[in-house]
Amino acid sequence: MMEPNLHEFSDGTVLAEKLADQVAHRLAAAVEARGEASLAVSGGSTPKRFFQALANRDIDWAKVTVTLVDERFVPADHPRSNHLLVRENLLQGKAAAAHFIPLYHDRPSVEEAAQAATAAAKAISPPFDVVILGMGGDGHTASFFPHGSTLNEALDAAGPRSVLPMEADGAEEPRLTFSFSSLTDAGMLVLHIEGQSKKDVLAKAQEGTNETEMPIRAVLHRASSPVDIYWAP
Ligand SMILES: O=C(O)C(O)[C@@H](O)[C@H](O)[C@H](O)COP(=O)(O)O
Repeated sequence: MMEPNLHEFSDGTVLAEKLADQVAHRLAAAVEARGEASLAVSGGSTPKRFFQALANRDIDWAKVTVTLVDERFVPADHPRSNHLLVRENLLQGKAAAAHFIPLYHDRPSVEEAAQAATAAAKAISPPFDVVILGMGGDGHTASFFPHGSTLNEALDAAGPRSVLPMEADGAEEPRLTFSFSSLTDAGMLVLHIEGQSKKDVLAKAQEGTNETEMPIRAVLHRASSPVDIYWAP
């Protein structure tokens, strides 16, 4: 197991700027090397400042594809939509030129939406250049929730690159999530967390091994790419 690299910052604003620098650098290098780049980001409340910082970095955004690590099964105008968060905070300014691939699809069931999202994601050649994960206080990451309905399948390192449906007590609505195998071989794999309570959750996750209780352990213990943890109080 590779030890994660811990990057600590004095506050969330400094973190957002430094992380935006690193991510922009990676994306620019991928565009230089292959003519395209891919970025998968998380929703929730933590990434907002980072999105705003990244949106104005001067890279060739028209060659960048942005998608979500996970999404709530709600349309893009819903207040809990991660797409809405990304549209309002990241796909702005220079980054408005980026191509966005949503995970939400208007289908009768979350299973059918996940199939449509898996098909749409084939437009992105693997692995992702950059993946930014978050973590909940219950030890979930992406929509790998403790005791989630498809957790074993989602965390299977040998499973396909796909988007899966996920339901769990800790999630308000059904979710759509990229599988573990799609996310954890990224060129740059970041876990972005803020606040002392999340540092405590991280320490607890690092001490134990039960992934059903704390799915973030799968990332910490067996991601094939090194994990860069970005933390600020
Ligand atoms: O859609 C989501 O909710 C996520 O992508 C999720 O995995 C998130 O990263 C964590 O729940 C942390 O959320 P906060 O930043 O709000 O604490």
